Amino acid sequence: MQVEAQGVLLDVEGTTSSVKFVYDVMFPFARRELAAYLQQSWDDPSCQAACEQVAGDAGQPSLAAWADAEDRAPRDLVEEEATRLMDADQKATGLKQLQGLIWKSGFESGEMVAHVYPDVPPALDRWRAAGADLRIYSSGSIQAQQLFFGHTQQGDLLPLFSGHYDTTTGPKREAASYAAIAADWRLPPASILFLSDITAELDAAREAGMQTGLLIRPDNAPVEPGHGHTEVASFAEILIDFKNPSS
Ligand SMILES: CSCCC(=O)C(=O)COP(=O)(O)O
Ligand SMILES: [Mg+2]
Repeated sequence: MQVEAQGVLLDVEGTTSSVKFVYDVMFPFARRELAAYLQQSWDDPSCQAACEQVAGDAGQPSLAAWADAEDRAPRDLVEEEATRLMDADQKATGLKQLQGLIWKSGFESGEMVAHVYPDVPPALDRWRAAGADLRIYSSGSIQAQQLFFGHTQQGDLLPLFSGHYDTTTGPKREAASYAAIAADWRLPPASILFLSDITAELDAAREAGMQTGLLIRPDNAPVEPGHGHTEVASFAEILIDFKNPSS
């Protein structure tokens, strides 16, 4: 695949990194530590903010109003709701913020070391050396993204990225989210290449005017044919000419 672009926007799970690592290591860690985290960190402003977001995602005016209406302890409500969202594999913003906070101890203690496909770091180095601006867009919270790329099997990859976006910018399957990212980036959408394993995300990015590439990784779910996105098995196949496409 050969494209002209100024920026590369990267999905994480299924694109830079194995779906199996997220589902077999990160999600079980968050599930195991949820109750203890809520008990120990309940009064932390970051925990409170994530819990308020969980309440908001559940359609509640606030955590306190939810607890009053249900006559339940707010912590029990958050634990139950977060567990329900994890069971349903929902990528809700509040759950993702909570998971990011819980993963901090796992990455910082060394219990979790993020998986990144071996073709990724050399390609990112190459693209940056050629002048590209690299950014992440994941359902994982910005804090989770920073922990993840700060603690990979290939070392600290965080300095390679100049920006991070999560679902606080908008859902990954809506064109408006990609328009908002391009506006924040101050780049024309056509000068951004978005790489993901999910065709619905790529459809939304294409609708916003971005260029797209579909990653076919060993652990990814099969894709339906007819999506119209260029398929690649490795970042090594992506050749980027960093010229402004409008110049
Ligand atoms: C970025 S670390 C956490 C991964 C995660 O929680 C997740 O939901 C991954 O979603 P993605 O949008 O990167 O496929
Ligand atoms: Mg993905």
